[in-house]
Amino acid sequence: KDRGAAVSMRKEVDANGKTIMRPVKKGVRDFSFGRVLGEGSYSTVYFATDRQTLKEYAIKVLEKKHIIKERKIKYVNIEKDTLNRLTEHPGIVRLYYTFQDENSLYYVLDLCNGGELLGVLKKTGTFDEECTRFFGAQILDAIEYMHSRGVIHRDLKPENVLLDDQLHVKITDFGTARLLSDPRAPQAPPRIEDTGTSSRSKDQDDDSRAASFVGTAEYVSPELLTNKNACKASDLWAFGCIIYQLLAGRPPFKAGSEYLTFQKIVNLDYEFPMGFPSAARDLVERCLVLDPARRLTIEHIKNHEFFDGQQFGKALWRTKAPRLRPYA
Ligand SMILES: C[C@@H](Nc1nc2c(c3cc(-c4cn[nH]c4)ccc13)C(=O)N=C/C2=C\CC1CC1)C(C)(C)C
Repeated sequence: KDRGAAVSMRKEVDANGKTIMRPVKKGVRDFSFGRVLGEGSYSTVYFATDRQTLKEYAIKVLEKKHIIKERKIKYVNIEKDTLNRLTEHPGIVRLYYTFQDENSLYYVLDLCNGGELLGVLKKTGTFDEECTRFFGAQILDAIEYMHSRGVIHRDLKPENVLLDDQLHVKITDFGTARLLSDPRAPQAPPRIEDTGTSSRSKDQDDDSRAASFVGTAEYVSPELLTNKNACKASDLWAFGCIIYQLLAGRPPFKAGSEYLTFQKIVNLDYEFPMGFPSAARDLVERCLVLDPARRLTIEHIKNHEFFDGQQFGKALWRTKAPRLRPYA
């Protein structure tokens, strides 16, 4: 069922003169398209206004011909299924409805006026601890919600963390997510040392992309590089990389080529810049652990000293963003 189906109702009079409400599916004509907000590999995201309600949205447009030629139909379906599964969390970009015309697919989504977190970070270079805590707590809250709905993002990075006009986080880009068939199944993380014997669970077989997909080099977890499949803890590896990057101004693993970056990751070859705050350092060190089974869990991270005094849950999403300041 396309959750994006009939959204607005139109009053009409039927054959016997009775007034009825007929569901009306919105289409391209109902929106006036503005500037391009972002370009993905298979999509373009536009600013758009609903002509009727004047509400502003982001509309992601995917060209059918291109998706078919590039054999990305599965990604498109995964993204739509994921967005339809992640419906009510302030930290996740919301999909309102979808429609299509002969050439393209259209997703009507939350507009994130603040753009990408990476862009904001580049302006100040680094964030101080208060800002890092503010953004980190929201990203963690959103990851907790995703995992509770059986979704592993697999490509978390500052480019995919968008901001709304209150500088609140909106996680996006779910085309590479992994949907666990049973969201509640406690997912046993694969142990690095016995990769040879790791049993291929049902999910892995379903998720034929498990063997092929690898995220963005700097944020890829070691288990994805060694035994090919991501688990929920893989998103917490990326979380550790993001916390490091917000305070240091660069990701922990970055080398001249993807291959050299991968080498650094599997060898846990990174160091902290001088003056990196100690609580944050301890948190990052406990997230950037090669064995996913030994990485901090979300609960542990929320209770970590770095987040002392930080509220999570509803209260978190009502707090005002701190002034953006660089780390001294
Ligand atoms: C990461 C993504 N970039 C973006 N994706 C989305 C934006 C977005 C907005 C700005 C922006 C706004 N103001 N200034 C810049 C810059 C980049 C954006 C938005 O507002 N709403 C939903 C989006 C995506 C939803 C998608 C999950 C379905 C790529 C590069 C892939 C196009």
